[in-house]
Amino acid sequence: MITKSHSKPRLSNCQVIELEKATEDEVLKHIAEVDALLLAPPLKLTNKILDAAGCNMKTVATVSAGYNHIDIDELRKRGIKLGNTPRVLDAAVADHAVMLALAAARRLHEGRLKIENNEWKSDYQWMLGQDICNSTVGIIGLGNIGQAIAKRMKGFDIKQILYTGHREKPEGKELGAKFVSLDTLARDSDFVIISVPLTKETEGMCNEEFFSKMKKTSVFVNISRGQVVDQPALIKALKTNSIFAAGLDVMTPEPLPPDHEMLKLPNLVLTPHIGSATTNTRNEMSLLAAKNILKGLAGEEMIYPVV
Ligand SMILES: O=C(O)C(=O)CO
Repeated sequence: MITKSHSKPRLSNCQVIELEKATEDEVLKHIAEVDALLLAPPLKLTNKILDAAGCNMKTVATVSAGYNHIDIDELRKRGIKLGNTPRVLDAAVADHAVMLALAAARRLHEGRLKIENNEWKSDYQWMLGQDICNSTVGIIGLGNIGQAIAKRMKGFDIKQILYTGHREKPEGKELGAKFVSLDTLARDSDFVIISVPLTKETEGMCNEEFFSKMKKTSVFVNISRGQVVDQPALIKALKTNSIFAAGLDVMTPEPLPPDHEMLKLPNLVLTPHIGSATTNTRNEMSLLAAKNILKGLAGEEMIYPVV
């Protein structure tokens, strides 16, 4: 939370209140009369927070590319500007997606469990995984992160990249990727990778019908938001081996309770929403969010404006 100085705002001449815990209660205790708020998911920017902030607060920056934790219509109504931090995280998140694809295809989690449980078999037909080489990779959402994933996957001598989304994109052509329907992508891909933002349209997009179309040998990866997936349907597909494996960096709920049934699935690789969590990327994101705040306070266009 930032209170503006009278001269051109710089972080050094603003008063910055840093919260120990990013909870709604903690924010409510300190938000009255601040000029700007810098937040990160999963903290939701609720109407309660906006009401408590009062009319001074006209600038918000989120340290994230996604902004589904913020009601942008409400911000528009209140005349509040919002900036986010895309692009600087594309490489880190795309790397993470590739890691999950490889880890799930090559049974990383299951292999580790076999060692721990003293179930290591010296049989050359044991623990066989899936190849990326010669595979068809389906990307749902060919935005900046989706394109970064496509570039990386092409380095694995794959057969083809398919993608789906609102519309065919020139970037798809440049990558040699083929625009297809969601159904075709589910049916024909050996790897399905989700990189769409969470919207009303994408919520629950990967449902029972979607998983039923995927091949038994296919791998499913999600680095976007958990709510894009009908999670019980994914769990069923993994339990019944109607798909081969999955790698998830995002899930519902977050944090996932340690006794959740997903943690008992050997063919599921899980990471705790750390796609962009490298030192450099998080530094870049923080810097960008701070710059968005200063631009907003100065009445200038933010570097990455959302509203
Ligand atoms: O920035 C975001 O929205 C992320 O979820 C990064 O992993």
